[in-house]
Amino acid sequence: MTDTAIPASTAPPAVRLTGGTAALGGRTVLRGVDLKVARGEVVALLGANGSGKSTVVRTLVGLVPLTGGHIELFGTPYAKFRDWSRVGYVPQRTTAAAGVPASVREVVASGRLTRRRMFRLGGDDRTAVDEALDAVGMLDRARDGIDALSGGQQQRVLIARALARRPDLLIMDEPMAGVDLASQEVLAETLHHQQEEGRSVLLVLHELGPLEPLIDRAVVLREGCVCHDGAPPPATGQHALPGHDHVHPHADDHHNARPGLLS
Ligand SMILES: Nc1ncnc2c1ncn2[C@@H]1O[C@H](COP(=O)(O)OP(=O)(O)OP(=O)(O)O)[C@@H](O)[C@H]1O
Repeated sequence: MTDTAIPASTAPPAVRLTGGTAALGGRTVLRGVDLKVARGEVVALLGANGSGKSTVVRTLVGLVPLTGGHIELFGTPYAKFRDWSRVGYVPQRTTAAAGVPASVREVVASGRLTRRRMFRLGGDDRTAVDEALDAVGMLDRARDGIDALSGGQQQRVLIARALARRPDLLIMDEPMAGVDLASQEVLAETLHHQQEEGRSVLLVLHELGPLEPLIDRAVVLREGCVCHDGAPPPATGQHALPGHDHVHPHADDHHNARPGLLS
């Protein structure tokens, strides 16, 4: 029996990070982080610039190795976890993908590819891609080149790429940064839908903002340590927390950004 058949209330959490430590460029950036995302739970990871939020999610998807502690995904120790089709990841936007000559559909379809099955997509894959494009309001742009889209639309395409896997766990790194209001609404709807379907979501956010009603729990990092794990902070978001010094480097991204599409 796969654990998808176990009732959500008794199933092991989608994510359990225990005592996670990590270093970048020779500097310790995570100092014993505990993080759990239960089945069907929407968890926000908050904290000031440089507190380690991105590093936490990057350890979960294998982009940064842990130097200590351990990770379980869906109850399976990380080293044994193979079921990556259950995990959708939307990376933080970067400017790295300038000139990627891909159509919207190709980018979203890449979310269906696995190491075992490269470049051979079947009918179910095409349906999943169409559903994901529809969910983010981009079905009518499927044939367009990625370069022709605004920053917010490109972000929607990245979200669709993750949704095309029909993931049980969706991890998004600052999906609201520098996107237009329409795209923010699409994102809120997407989250709501994931929640209704009983899927788990881990979101890195500057602040809760309009997503606040959808957040079940907030984990706040400070200098690589968890300083709060519980109810989402009040409406003023993490800006109200002691020690907050977040600046918003992405605020102008929608004017000139080229997201890191395939990073
Ligand atoms: N490639 C790297 N090499 C060395 N240090 C790095 C690297 N990437 C990040 N860091 C450092 O690691 C720390 C944690 O960075 P991280 O990106 O996880 O923080 P964050 O909370 O996501 O910040 P932001 O809100 O600015 O995205 C920071 O001090 C950052 O400067």
